[in-house]
Amino acid sequence: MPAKPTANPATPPTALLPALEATLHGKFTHLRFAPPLEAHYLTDTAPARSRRYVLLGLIAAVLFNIFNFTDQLMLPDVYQLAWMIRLTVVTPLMLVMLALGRLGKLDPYLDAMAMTLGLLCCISLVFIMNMSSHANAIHYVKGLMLTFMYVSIVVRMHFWYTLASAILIMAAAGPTIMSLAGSAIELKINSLVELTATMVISLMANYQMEFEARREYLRNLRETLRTSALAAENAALSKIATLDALTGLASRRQFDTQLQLIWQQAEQLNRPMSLIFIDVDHFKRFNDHYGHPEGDRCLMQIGEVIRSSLQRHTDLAARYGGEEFVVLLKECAPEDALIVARRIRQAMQNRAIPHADSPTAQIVTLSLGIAGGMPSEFNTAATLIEAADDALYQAKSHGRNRVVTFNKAHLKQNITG
Ligand SMILES: Nc1nc2c(ncn2[C@@H]2O[C@H](COP(=O)(O)OP(=O)(O)OP(=O)(O)O)[C@@H](O)[C@H]2O)c(=O)[nH]1
Repeated sequence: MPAKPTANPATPPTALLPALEATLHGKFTHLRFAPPLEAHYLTDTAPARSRRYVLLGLIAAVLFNIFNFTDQLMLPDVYQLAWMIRLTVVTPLMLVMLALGRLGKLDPYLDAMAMTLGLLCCISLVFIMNMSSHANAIHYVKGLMLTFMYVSIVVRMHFWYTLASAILIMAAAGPTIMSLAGSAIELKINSLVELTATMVISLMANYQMEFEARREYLRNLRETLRTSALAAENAALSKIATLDALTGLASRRQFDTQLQLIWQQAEQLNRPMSLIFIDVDHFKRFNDHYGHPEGDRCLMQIGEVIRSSLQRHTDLAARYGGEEFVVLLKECAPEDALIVARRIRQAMQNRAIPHADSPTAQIVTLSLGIAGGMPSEFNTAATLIEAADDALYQAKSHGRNRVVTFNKAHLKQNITG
């Protein structure tokens, strides 16, 4: 089963995708990707390879020792030596390496570990053949074939390690086979050809399997990276939809959504809520006097002033449109909203942004209208908005730079400076 690729946070998807596409469309016949992709591949596949190598190593140790039962029958001259090599040298070494592999100590060297285990088995068989002068010794070449098939097709060691193993086994086994005392020359040559053919066939299978596994990995990784890039794009888009680009406050759309939610909660729990509508005084004159870009900078500062005047994390400040802002206060009675509104107006005074053309003051000032209470007092959220807007209108018409709270009677407003 191909390894499950991850979108490694150390390598951002955007950085990896071009190399990945190029590799998929090009060739990787040498079974190696470009460095960052190769590192990703090795890291992603290491845990599964480690588990597989250790499990298959244990099975190999058992299979290797089954031949203890046939050593005595096949090689009566050296069977005790064979037992000693199998039981006191090869098997303990295999178990030690597999234990280290299981503990993760050999993770960077998994293929070197698998290659060493395979070579241990093969070299021990070559040694036993070498020590025997019995005619059956030549049959131990089958042990070499089986071992090589096991590491290349079952364990699926990386191709280059498999190829290196083949060369080393041939270098050790070739001279030994040819020097076996008890076998006819045609048998020796045939055994060498059989061993070579087995290795070539196994290497071909090993190469194809690794090629397919790598291609499958790249395809899966491409899907994973595309999905995470898409998720990042969606997150950025939803940020754009929920935030006002100029001030960084919530957008009008976000305000509308939150208003409905908070209204419903307040209705269900019979809890109060409040709205503060805020409008910049004589902002047209500000723009005309200082220019539109300076007007934008002024709106950004007003956004900061409003944001820094709010103390509860449930308070939501939004840009309602143009030079109009709104604050949505959950679980807040109008008396408490009045405290917040006064704090905003005062913070704006303290910021003292010059407004040379304002008939109200020589600095930028705000008019604020509050409406709040139990939802049952307003019937709908739209009525609550109308009430806050009405209070703001009153603040404007009573001279600006002030806070007005809408009164339920709709006629009696509480007007404060
Ligand atoms: N710089 C800038 N100006 C804006 C923006 N949005 C709205 N405005 C300006 O804000 C001004 C609002 O003007 P009015 O609605 O007449 O209100 P006002 O001049 O503030 O007068 P009062 O509200 O009655 O005190 C207009 O000139 C708009 O062009 C913006 O994003 N940037």
